[in-house]
Amino acid sequence: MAKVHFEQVSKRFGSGPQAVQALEPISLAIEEGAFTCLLGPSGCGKSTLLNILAGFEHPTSGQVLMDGLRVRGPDSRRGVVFQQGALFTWMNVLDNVAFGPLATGKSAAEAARIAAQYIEMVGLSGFAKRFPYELSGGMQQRVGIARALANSPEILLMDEPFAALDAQTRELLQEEIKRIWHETHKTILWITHSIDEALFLATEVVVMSARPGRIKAKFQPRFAQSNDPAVVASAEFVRMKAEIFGLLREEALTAQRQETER
Ligand SMILES: Nc1ncnc2c1ncn2[C@@H]1O[C@H](COP(=O)(O)OP(=O)(O)OP(=O)(O)O)[C@@H](O)[C@H]1O
Repeated sequence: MAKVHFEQVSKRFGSGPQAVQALEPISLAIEEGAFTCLLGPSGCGKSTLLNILAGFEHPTSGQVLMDGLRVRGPDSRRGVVFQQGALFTWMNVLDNVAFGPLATGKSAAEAARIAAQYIEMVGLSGFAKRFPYELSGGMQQRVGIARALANSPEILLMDEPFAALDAQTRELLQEEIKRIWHETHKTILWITHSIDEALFLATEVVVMSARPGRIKAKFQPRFAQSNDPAVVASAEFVRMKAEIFGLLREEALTAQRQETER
């Protein structure tokens, strides 16, 4: 059985003439351990879909099942990493990461042990006592990932986690997240605007249409198991990239028309 089932999930924001139909009924199954990337033009409903699985938003119709049970609100089995680390600025790295385990009743010593483990996993062992303002954007995102992992979620939900980073940092962190995925076998739902990022990381790439979001195409790239950054130069990668680029361009043009007609 799939880990997650979106069953005919639609979302409308507001009512009357101002209402926005963000998602048409969408059905999507996410297998346990899959790395699923959502790609689509701006405003097509990617974050809405992720927020519905997180439990932050409720669908207008349909339902989301996790392990066969309906998602009714946020819970610790789903960890969310935001675009900006969303760290507690007044806490050092260790305390940020230990916060979740402490909140769920672990002792201070156990929470610190768990935090240290995940801080090491994201490569920040020497920075446990630093405060967020002392860290680069890339390091803050690593802390955000460690903080999410420290709650032992079964699924990681990541909404453009690397969007604010420079290109080199982003590429290094893509390799890191792939290594962490290989180590932890977590199920990951990831939003990105980068076709390269999606193809490099994902076991399944879901391309969405312009608003109201629908699933336009799905791809199963074979690069997620590889640790070699050079896969991006392979003929298969380049071919898939061109195909997805064509699909996204059509949808981006539609989205642009919607913007100007508003
Ligand atoms: N709380 C809300 N109230 C009203 N409209 C909303 C709300 N949240 C999202 N929307 C609208 O729903 C549509 C989908 O938004 P969403 O943020 O899910 O898109 P997205 O694909 O994640 O966009 P982007 O790639 O720009 O982040 C947009 O038109 C947005 O303006």
